[in-house]
Amino acid sequence: MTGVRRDIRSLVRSQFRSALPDRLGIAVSGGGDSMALLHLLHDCFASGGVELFAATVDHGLRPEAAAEAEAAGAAAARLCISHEVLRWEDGPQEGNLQNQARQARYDLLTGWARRHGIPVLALGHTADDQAETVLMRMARASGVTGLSGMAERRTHNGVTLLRPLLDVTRRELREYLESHGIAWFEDPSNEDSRFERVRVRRALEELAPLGLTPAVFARIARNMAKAREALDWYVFLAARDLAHVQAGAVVLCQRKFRTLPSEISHRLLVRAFQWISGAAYPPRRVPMEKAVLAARNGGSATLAGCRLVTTSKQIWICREFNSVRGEVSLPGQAWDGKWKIYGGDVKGCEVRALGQNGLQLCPDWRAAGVPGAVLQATPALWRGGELAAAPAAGLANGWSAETAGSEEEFFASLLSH
Ligand SMILES: Nc1ncnc2c1ncn2[C@@H]1O[C@H](COP(=O)(O)OP(=O)(O)OP(=O)(O)O)[C@@H](O)[C@H]1O
Repeated sequence: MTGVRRDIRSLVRSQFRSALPDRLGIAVSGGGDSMALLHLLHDCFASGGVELFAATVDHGLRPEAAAEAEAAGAAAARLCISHEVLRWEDGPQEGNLQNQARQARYDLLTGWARRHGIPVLALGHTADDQAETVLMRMARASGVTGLSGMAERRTHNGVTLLRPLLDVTRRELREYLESHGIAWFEDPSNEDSRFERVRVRRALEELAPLGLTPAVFARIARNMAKAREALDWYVFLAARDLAHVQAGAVVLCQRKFRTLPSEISHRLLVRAFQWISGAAYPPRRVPMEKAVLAARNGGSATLAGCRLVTTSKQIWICREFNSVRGEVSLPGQAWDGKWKIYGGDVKGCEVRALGQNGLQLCPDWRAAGVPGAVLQATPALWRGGELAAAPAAGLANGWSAETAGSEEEFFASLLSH
């Protein structure tokens, strides 16, 4: 990425391969990267085939933000691209402001895309952003997944987020903007050294003479992404060999689990926890490492709203009773997002977790071959304080319980991150 000037328009165009969406959204902050993105995508697609739309989020956090959003709109209008300003009406709560603003931004942008039937939204992250991300993750001793940086594409809220500039450096974009006479805003927070990203950006300038350029970091990220893909594949194969889904839990054969390479067993367990909890992010590393040890050594662990229990031959990952004890629904409705319980007379009944007390009222629960801790977090039918049915624990009384998440879904989830 040095010396010879590259044709970045062709580079951006090649990111779309042949699968072009009929409508493409562009997230334009008004900063240089996304202004270049707006113009490059216009260059690539104005001649037809793809209808372009742009949007800017005004977080309402800086006085200049409204003017910047307006200027981004004017730039889009000059290219005959329709543009909308999305306001963060709720504003921040207490806590990490940057994280909240980012979350709100992605929610607003994908909500806007969905309203307009836009399946793909382009973001202006560059090779420099990728380098900063990788370096920050190195500082946290991340593994293969962390070092693969930001994905070229991912799904959020049913919309594909695409980063067509991940191979293009900020300097190349600045040259493009200047040579085309395009104006942009500099975000003052880009110079604010209270932010880790800004300090990392400066450190990268120091590293460049050693050959550790943004382009090199971006290449490391791509290599790691390939390695991650391979690991995911082997996790999938391992799961097909030693895992099944029962009573809403993921069950692993302990003997086979112990023979897996530690990277594969770790990943498999992370995915099982994520699938059971429904969380977008994996559990924290230290408790997760303890859970892997417990799984190998026949112990137990509680984390991320889930529980890991072992029997003589199996490892079970299920919901933790405490995280579902407050869940109440009516028969026929979803319970804990994925169970449905239905059957006989629903009058005066509600669905709640079975719990320890309920389990004691199920004389045949052991016949199901499911550990008590797993059954405690399954749904039961209660009439007031009285247990009417607990289908997963062998007290059916004409009722059945089903989970929406099938075994095939669990296996598929292993390949979909
Ligand atoms: N206010 C905004 N309105 C619309 N799009 C934005 C806005 N801020 C950022 N973006 C989009 O996100 C891209 C990356 O910008 P920036 O690095 O500031 O965002 P980020 O979302 O904080 O990144 P990350 O996802 O790494 O946290 C921009 O190029 C642009 O496409």
